Amino acid sequence: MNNMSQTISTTTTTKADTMTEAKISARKVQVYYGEKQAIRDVDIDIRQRTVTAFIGPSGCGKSTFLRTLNRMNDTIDICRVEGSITIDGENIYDPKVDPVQLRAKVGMVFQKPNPFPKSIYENVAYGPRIHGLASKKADLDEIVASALQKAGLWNEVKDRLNESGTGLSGGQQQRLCIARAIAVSPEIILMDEPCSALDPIATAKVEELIHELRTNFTIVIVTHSMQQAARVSQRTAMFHLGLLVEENDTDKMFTNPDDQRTQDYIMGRFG
Ligand SMILES: Nc1ncnc2c1ncn2[C@@H]1O[C@H](COP(=O)(O)OP(=O)(O)OP(=O)(O)O)[C@@H](O)[C@H]1O
Repeated sequence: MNNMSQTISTTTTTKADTMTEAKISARKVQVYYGEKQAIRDVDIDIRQRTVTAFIGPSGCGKSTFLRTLNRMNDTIDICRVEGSITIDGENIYDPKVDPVQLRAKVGMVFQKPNPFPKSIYENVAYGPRIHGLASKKADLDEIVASALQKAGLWNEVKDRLNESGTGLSGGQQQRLCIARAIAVSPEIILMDEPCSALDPIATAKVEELIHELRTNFTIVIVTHSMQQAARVSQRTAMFHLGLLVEENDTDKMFTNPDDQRTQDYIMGRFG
């Protein structure tokens, strides 16, 4: 036992619990904003039905790389992605891939809860409706209820589905955004610092939810909190200056990392 294992307790999940099959494979990924290169030569296999945390100092490229996984970077004019990213073996940058369909399969939850200024029901029903997932109202009702249940919000909102989503507390809004992502039956959920705007109690609820969701979804989470990475993830990837410096089992990462830069970051020597 060294100092790190005393300060950061990891989840009890062991290596054997995680599915080792890769859901997402990235090879030689480079990302540029105009002339500036933000991601360099990233190779990573992200395991299915596993929570993978991206950590690293501010500006190291965590969010940039996360956004390559559902082509959210397409929405930034000056951004250019090179290399290969496959999901279940299919190249997501193939011109035949429709980014809207891709983003239903690879959902995203952002730092700041961003419900639509519509009712709780409509926030969740919107995606299934535009993707044609329900032919009648009863089916849509069921999808909405099921997504809210999976997001751990149903009991809190079932009697006020017609009230505005923006009237919920911050933590409830974030779980509503998670329900919205779940409602279109994604396989992967990307979370970009989903708890950074939440208080500790709301954070604990979202973390508990992440833990439950991994049974059905592949989850990738960017976090500034090493404690959070240790609590919710089974795998951790450490970025530094646009490079992926180490990807490892979370318990190993926080007790005996292979790379000196990971060790320095975890010990608070930079970032
Ligand atoms: N839209 C953008 N236009 C230009 N440069 C950008 C843009 N978004 C990010 N960058 C740059 O790319 C680099 C990586 O940024 P990114 O936000 O991915 O890092 P990060 O590790 O997620 O940082 P943080 O932890 O502070 O959110 C930084 O130098 C940043 O300034």
